[in-house]
Amino acid sequence: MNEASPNAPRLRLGTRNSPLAMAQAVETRARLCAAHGWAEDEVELVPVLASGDKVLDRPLSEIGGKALWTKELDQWLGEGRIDLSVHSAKDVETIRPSEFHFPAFLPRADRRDCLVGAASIAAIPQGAVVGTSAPRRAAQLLNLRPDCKVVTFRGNVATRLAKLEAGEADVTFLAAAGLERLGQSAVGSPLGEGEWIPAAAQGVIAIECRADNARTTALLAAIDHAPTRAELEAERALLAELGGTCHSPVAVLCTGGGDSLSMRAALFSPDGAERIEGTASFAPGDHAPVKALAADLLARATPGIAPHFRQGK
Ligand SMILES: NCc1[nH]cc(CCC(=O)O)c1CC(=O)O
Repeated sequence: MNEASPNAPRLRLGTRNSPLAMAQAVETRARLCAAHGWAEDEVELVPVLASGDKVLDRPLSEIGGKALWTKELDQWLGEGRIDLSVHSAKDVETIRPSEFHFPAFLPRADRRDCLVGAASIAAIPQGAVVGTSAPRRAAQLLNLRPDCKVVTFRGNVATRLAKLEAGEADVTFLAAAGLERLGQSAVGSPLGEGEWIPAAAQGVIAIECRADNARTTALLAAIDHAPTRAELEAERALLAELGGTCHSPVAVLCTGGGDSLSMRAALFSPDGAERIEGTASFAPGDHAPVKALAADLLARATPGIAPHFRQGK
């Protein structure tokens, strides 16, 4: 086992092949090589076509959810054809196969959503058509601007910008982190905390390997960013407690990374008419207040919100 030939790379890094995924893979390779003093060719990039990249005309939540981003990579990782997978943490299901784990999260990039086509939520023209297929973005937007009309908008960052350019919508949302990684930070206006709550795990690159692979686990652990892990694990704990799926209109922002974290979460009805919010403060790893926040939100869930989250809790 693991008797690599002298020319074999030390690690085979599996990634989706979209431009954003490839940029994240390149960043991960750079961090691994810097941490271990390796030449670049010690980490081989292995692009794997994901089902989610094949179907572009329907919302992700309709065609099978987040598993469409991970299914093929999971298969390759499980079979030992790659040593690690690199994901946008936001696209990874809340519950993962127990044979895998995440030894590393990279330092969180800009977690904000950017609005493209208007300078702020208030500046969106009356009655504008907004292109998005994220239930969270649609619901939050309609909550603030019930006059807007939402149309489905999928595809990678370049595709969405092209659709906007072609007039299929007046405005759209893109994650600042994605734009930055693609060298397009000039595109769009970042939405601040007072105005807009981003998605759980937004801006975080998650690195996964087999839990039984001690060698890869140790090599990856060297590039883990503890403050990012604290925020991300709390955000994922909230989603797990809420029992949400990718259909669930939920926005959550956890900040503070170091020794004292604050979380703000909002649940919406899909049409944006109903909104409930709550906050929690806690120490890294102490998820009791996060669970209490989830329980409180579930208890307060209105009829338009409740069906999209865990029932009977
Ligand atoms: N759903 C696609 C996706 N997954 C992660 C990002 C952005 C990068 C990140 O959040 O780390 C994007 C693009 C977007 O939402 O605009």
